[in-house]
Amino acid sequence: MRKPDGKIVLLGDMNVGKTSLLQRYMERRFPDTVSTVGGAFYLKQWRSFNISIWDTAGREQFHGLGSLYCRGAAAIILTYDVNHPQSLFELEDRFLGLTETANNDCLFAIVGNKVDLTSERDTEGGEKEGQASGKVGGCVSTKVPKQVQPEDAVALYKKILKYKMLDEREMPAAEQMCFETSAKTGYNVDLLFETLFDLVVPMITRQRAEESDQTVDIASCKTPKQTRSGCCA
Ligand SMILES: Nc1nc2c(ncn2[C@@H]2O[C@H](COP(=O)(O)OP(=O)(O)OP(=O)(O)O)[C@@H](O)[C@H]2O)c(=O)[nH]1
Ligand SMILES: [Mg+2]
Repeated sequence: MRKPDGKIVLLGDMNVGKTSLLQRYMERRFPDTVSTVGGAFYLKQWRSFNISIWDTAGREQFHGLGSLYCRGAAAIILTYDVNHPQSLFELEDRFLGLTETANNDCLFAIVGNKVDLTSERDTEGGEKEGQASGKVGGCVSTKVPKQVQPEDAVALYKKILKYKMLDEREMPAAEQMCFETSAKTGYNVDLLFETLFDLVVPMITRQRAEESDQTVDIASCKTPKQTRSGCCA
């Protein structure tokens, strides 16, 4: 198996729907899930690149493994449940600290899942429909008020950039990186993953170019002429 060219990691509290989001994207279905133990990954071919997407366990007892999974990540998906404000707070309190092992230029997406529970109509059958409107700032009419507002996710995104000392002007805008999704209906799920793939691919290309710049081409290195100077000539 070819080594993955890039790595994306899903983090977030238990029960927010990380496994369901990944299965919805990779397998196009919404099966019953069991709480994840440790972690697991899928490989996705995107253009000519191989990207691994890691699902992690949200349960406290596996917390220590999180930073291991984040090692070398090009992007991290911080997932919360739009119906549980605590799951958003946990991202900052418990999960952000695990991302120290990710790449320095790692991208962050903030994803509010289970948006179908807050609306009866607008988030259904969403694999194609209404993908743009589900982004933060779009207009999704909800019957049951959402417990976490998109602005809260945007605020967290900006806070993360500050915490990571990343220049807001050089990073993708919050509006591009904060999503509301439903693994159940598929709403915005393709948009989430494919936005990240499109952002990660140029990073991989850039990284490769930098690596090849640093590679010394031994064949082209001229061996210094042997001189006959010195006492043993
Ligand atoms: N209504 C609704 N339910 C969802 C959605 N996503 C996940 N669920 C349900 O939420 C529960 C937890 O989903 P999982 O995907 O296992 O959650 P997880 O984040 O992987 O949880 P851990 O593996 O314990 O960290 C399951 O019963 C899912 O069916 C969604 O978008 N809408
Ligand atoms: Mg899981």
